[in-house]
Amino acid sequence: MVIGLLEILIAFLFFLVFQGFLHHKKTRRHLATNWPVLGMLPGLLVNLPRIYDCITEVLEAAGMTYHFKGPWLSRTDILLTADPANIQYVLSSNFVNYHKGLEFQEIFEFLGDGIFNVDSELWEDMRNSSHAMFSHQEFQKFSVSTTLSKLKQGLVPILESAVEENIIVDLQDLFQRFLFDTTSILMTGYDPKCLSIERPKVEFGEAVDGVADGSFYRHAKPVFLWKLQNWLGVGVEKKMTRGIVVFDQFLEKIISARREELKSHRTHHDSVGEAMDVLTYYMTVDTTKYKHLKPSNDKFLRDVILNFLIAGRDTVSSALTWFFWLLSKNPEAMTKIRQEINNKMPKFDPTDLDKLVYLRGAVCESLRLYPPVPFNHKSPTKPDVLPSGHRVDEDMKIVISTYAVGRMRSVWGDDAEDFRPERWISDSGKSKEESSYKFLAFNAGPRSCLGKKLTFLQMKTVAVEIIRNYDIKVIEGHKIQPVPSVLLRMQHGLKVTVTKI
Ligand code: HEM
Repeated sequence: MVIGLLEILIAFLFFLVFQGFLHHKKTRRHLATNWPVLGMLPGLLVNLPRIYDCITEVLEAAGMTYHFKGPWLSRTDILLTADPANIQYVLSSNFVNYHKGLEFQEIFEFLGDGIFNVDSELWEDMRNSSHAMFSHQEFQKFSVSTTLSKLKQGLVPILESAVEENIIVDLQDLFQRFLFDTTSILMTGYDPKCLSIERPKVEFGEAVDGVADGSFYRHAKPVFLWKLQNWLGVGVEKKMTRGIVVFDQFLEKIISARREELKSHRTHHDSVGEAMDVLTYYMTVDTTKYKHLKPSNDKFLRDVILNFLIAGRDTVSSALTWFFWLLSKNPEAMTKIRQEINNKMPKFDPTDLDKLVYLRGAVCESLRLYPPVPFNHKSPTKPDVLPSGHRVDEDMKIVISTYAVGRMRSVWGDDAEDFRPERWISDSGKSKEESSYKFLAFNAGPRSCLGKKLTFLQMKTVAVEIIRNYDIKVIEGHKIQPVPSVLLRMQHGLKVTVTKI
């Protein structure tokens, strides 16, 4: 009887809240309205299809920092910010106080103890060891040769067949396959060969989408709720569990095969000449130098490699997809890039890529407007006050909206929403840098991205090949919508037709 009355009371409360809610006029206000019991959750749910823009509008109106209140007692309060002063403070000046923290590690449990998920000494060892690996000349040569051969032997034949057969292709899908193959070769020495005319089902890709979406929802759901859903195996939590199984199976096979090879001294290193993949590097890493790394532990290797696979596959493919969509909407920029390529790089030579100043501007502009990692999550270890005056404590999540930072008029000027590669070119025609606290796509401070150089190499190489040879047209009426997730991908892909120039 008591439970029955309680249910009626709760139902009535929900009814009142939603009645009031439905009569609220401005979308921006919906997110900002703090309802009894439910906090700002209803606004978040209603605005999910346009969550990135909605957060941008709220932050612009609120002076770039906003306290999002979750349902009562749910511990889902979030301090949202897009203020470069706060960002510099959290990511750099007071870095020691802002960890990933235990909550982050729970939300992103699939990453295990990989570089994205750990703090302190383990992170330092991972950071220093992977920095040494990525900046090694041999690894850089290996990156160029792998990217070029996948481009010529994988991507180009598919584009050619799309031209010949006059069929629609999904560029997002092609870029994901391209980046999965290349990243897997660089990280593990194994080529999954999913970039082929047959386009086989890619379980790994589906698994990444599932865990990325699940992690997004875990930020806003009360912990007990997502844990219950996970235990019951329902909804997006089912995909979280499934994703972990797929990652484990994929990497287990690769790791054990490589161990066998190393045992019999037939290392990948020997078989591809000077090339050296990241897995081999970590299996033989110097533990006197990096005391917290465990090369003989398969779980350790699984975590390291999985983090790098996701870092390389899903970011660059997302960046390329948004880049080509933006160019399809800005044909004059496309023409300028084509002219620049024809004038400055009549024959492809990776050492000439730096000459393509306008192309670099277009890539930066696309990463500013559509950063593949749209949010960054931090937890304070001690209470603190941010430069904007907002107080934070240990129970709070700080979420930096990288998507919003790139669109703040107070940061980028009144044309912040426009795609303008010229923004990145100085008066003397040279490439212009911007502060990493406002151009945040690659993160900033001690945890800034280690793959930035590789990203520009891959994006510019693919862009040159495609723009020089093909005309890409997005099919009429194709709906472009970003998925609410921790990785920015298009809900319906990017369907295009391809013609030869
Ligand atoms: C468009 C391409 C890319 C973007 C937008 C991007 C963005 C980011 C961001 C936002 C972070 C910070 C993540 C966090 O702290 O939670 C990060 C870190 C990192 N990125 Fe990238 N990334 C890209 C490509 C790559 C590539 C190709 C690699 C190499 C395979 C890579 C390797 C890393 C690593 C190792 C870190 C961890 C740094 C640390 O925690 O110390 N990234 N990246």
